[in-house]
Amino acid sequence: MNVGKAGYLGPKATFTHLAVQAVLPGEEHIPYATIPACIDAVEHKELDFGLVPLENAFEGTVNLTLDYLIHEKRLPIVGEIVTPIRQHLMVHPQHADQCEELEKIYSHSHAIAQCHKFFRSHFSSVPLEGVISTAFAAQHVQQHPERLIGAIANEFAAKEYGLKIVHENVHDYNHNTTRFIMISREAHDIPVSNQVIEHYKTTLMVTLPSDQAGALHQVLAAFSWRKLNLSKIESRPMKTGLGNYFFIIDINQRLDDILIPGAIAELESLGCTVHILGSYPCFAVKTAETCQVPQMTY
Ligand SMILES: O=C(O)C(=O)C[C@]1(C(=O)O)C=C[C@@H](O)C=C1
Repeated sequence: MNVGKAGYLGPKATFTHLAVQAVLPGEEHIPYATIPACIDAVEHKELDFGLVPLENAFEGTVNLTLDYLIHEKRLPIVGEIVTPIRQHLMVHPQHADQCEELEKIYSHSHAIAQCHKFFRSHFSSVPLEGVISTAFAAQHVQQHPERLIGAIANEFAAKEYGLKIVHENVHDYNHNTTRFIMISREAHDIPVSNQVIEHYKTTLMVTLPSDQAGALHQVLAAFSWRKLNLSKIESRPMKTGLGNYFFIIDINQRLDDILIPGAIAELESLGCTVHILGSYPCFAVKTAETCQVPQMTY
């Protein structure tokens, strides 16, 4: 089935690349240097779909993705993919036996945050530098063989950029997973045929009426008495002044004709503003390997 072009946060072999390969194999996958560039390309019709990271199990929301979708390009979420994440420390093969003397380690800030215990026990005095993605870090190490530097990235990045993994599975906890979202220009079913749909979600953005005691309690009650199961609620700054926030609410079901529209109408009658950011299928990709971290004592 031809779905057209799907963009991802690049370069080749990021976790986002692995996620797009898992759900849309055999299609054209195009790397973008940043998350906003990938989202813009969907809007400009260079792409049919864009895949971007939204949330990591340990480090929480990728704020750049959420804020850009909300404040800059309000494109609908049409799918969710959850994949296991295994982080490894890799170096240029020339330096494989000097890896304890690294001058700097590069990675995406979320990946660095997933490995803090490891850094504290093995590289406590080595500076860590955040870059645009894990694969960018790996590519940077490949391009600078003269420097004694390392990258935290996945095993496919090690292969792609000819690096040597010197410490495997350096993420601090088992069950490391990241949630990616697929965005498109219009809400529609995505042509994913090789994965089982685990469930559906509907994501709402809710702005509360200002200065009203108990407003959030009333919002939650509108979902609760309808037995609408929420899987996440998060506040993000409205960027209109200190203390102004809106709420992102994930409901664990598909947009229906009665319950969710009823809850939205109730919220609006309370003075809230509500936007539907998407109602979409969720896929859980299981890679060939499990995500087990050997039990280490730090
Ligand atoms: O840098 C990558 O490889 C990405 O795909 C981005 C990203 C993220 O933004 O969280 C995705 C998964 C991992 O949690 C680490 C980094």
